[in-house]
Amino acid sequence: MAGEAPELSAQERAGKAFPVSWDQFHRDCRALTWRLNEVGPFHAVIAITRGGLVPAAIVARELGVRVIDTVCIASYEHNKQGELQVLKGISEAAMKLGGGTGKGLLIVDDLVDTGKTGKLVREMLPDAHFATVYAKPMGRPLVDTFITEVSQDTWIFFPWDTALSYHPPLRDGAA
Ligand SMILES: O=P(O)(O)OC[C@H]1O[C@H](OP(=O)(O)OP(=O)(O)O)[C@H](O)[C@@H]1O
Ligand SMILES: O=c1[nH]c(=O)c2nc[nH]c2[nH]1
Ligand SMILES: [Mg+2]
Repeated sequence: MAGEAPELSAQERAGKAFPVSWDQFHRDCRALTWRLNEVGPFHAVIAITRGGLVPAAIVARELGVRVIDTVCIASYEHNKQGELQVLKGISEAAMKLGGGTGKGLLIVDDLVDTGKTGKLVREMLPDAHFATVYAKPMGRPLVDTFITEVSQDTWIFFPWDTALSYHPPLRDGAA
């Protein structure tokens, strides 16, 4: 509508970009596993989909954990956060392994931003260990183990969301 400022997406509000390659992501997941190896053993890994699926696979492989479950939560549509929707809860079998409270379970996600997603899963499994690869300051207090902190005004670009493309030279105004 004329005169109305367009609503900025979380990515536009973020301003800074932090692109992550597959190689970098794999290294960061391995570094995360080094830390988690000191905390475990874990009965099962719970991946927060979809972003948690890739780090969960790498972490579970490194830790030798073969039981993997998912909790399926959607909140961002591309880069705008809406209401959290739990599309699939934690399975009965995984709940049982964690004694009903998540003890001995490892929750994995790619990142915490505002912390809304992490908070919801923590409520489901209060005694589980929560690990993410990246953390922004608002969500950081919710996470037990992470590898890299980026500022709240940074948008992380994951390799599964991006593709190689032309980038103009700095002197032509590229960031
Ligand atoms: O700390 P928050 O502000 O809640 O944001 C973090 C969550 O947002 C992203 O998931 P998204 O909802 O985009 O779904 P996806 O994992 O399927 O991409 C990301 O993978 C985290 O799960
Ligand atoms: O790809 C993403 N990058 C981010 O920085 C982010 N924050 C919430 N959800 C996100 N998704
Ligand atoms: Mg996610």
